[in-house]
Amino acid sequence: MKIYGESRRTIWIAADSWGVEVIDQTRLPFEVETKVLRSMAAAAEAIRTMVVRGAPLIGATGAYGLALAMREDPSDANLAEAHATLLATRPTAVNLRWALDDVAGRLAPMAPSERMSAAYRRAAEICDEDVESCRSIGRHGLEIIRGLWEKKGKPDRFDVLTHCNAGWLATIDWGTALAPIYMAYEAGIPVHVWVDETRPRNQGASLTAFELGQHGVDHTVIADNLGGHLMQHGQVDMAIVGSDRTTAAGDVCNKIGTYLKALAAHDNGVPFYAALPYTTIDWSLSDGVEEIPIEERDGRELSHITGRTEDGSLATVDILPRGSRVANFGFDVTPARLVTGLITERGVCAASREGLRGLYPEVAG
Ligand SMILES: CSC[C@@H](O)[C@@H](O)C(=O)COP(=O)(O)O
Repeated sequence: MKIYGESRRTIWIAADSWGVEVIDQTRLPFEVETKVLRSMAAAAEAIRTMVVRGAPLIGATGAYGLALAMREDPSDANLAEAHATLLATRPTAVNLRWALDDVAGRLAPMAPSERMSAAYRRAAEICDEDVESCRSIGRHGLEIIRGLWEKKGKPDRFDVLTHCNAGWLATIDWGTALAPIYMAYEAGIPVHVWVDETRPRNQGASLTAFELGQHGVDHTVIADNLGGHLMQHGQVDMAIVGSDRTTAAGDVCNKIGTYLKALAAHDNGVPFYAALPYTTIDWSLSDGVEEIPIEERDGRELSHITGRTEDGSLATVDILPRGSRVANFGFDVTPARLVTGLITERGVCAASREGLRGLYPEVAG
């Protein structure tokens, strides 16, 4: 997608032909800066500190992290160590484990001398495959938006609520939850997006608003707590969110606060969809609430806030009374019963074991 009119991806090979360049998402929306990762440790740090974030992009960065590790030392021992280090960076999004297992599984039987180039090749393929998955999610999601808009009599405004950032910045291109929105916009459907700010890190206010604005999609940033009120007053036609891990039974784990939006949507009869590629499905899990590890992050994300001051410089300020404790869980689980459907690269299905089995008969148990 575009930044200031220029088509960009979130991750690519740098001008030196081996470093891995990424958009530094900790600087958005204030500055568009990139960072070149030149070691496995730098890739791990970029994931941990959320220079890159969003489930598919974390996976892609992990894959490139293994390529950088193989450049440093292609031994079996280093492959295992790099896999473990990268995997430990963020626990909830399963795309990271998927990508690391995929790359490491291919490298393991190879001679060490072949591993580096094979890892770079596979990491690039993972990126390209993700772009195609997201494009496909967009096409399937577009048909849902079109159907709901037409059913409503093609009003001048169709309101979609989204939480966090599941746009192109969270993937390689297009995004998951936002791909249908971009396609609806391109198809001439007058889509308007309610963008949850998504405290504490404000991925909605900082990233979703930024990328929708860059693409020209009409949107309004709202406080996280406004969604229920808007739904009660008929101002949300549908909600679409992304997912960091979806169980084989259709439970959806996504950014903290998603569950409350799903409850409000359920209470108000608002269709609530999750959009995700197959790399986000954890076939080994059935009960998301009990089984998905929920990342707990530094309390500073909650106690401090960064923004632009009047003179244009960036400042980070403390917003809590001294001594107050904070709890900062990054994700929550929306049970399948609250999810209207899953939008995947293979089509749309019910959020259930049967639904997923219909789309993925070869992997679903
Ligand atoms: C297509 S991305 C889906 C999710 O990764 C997204 O909704 C989300 O929760 C991102 O969380 P983040 O903590 O910013 O990595």
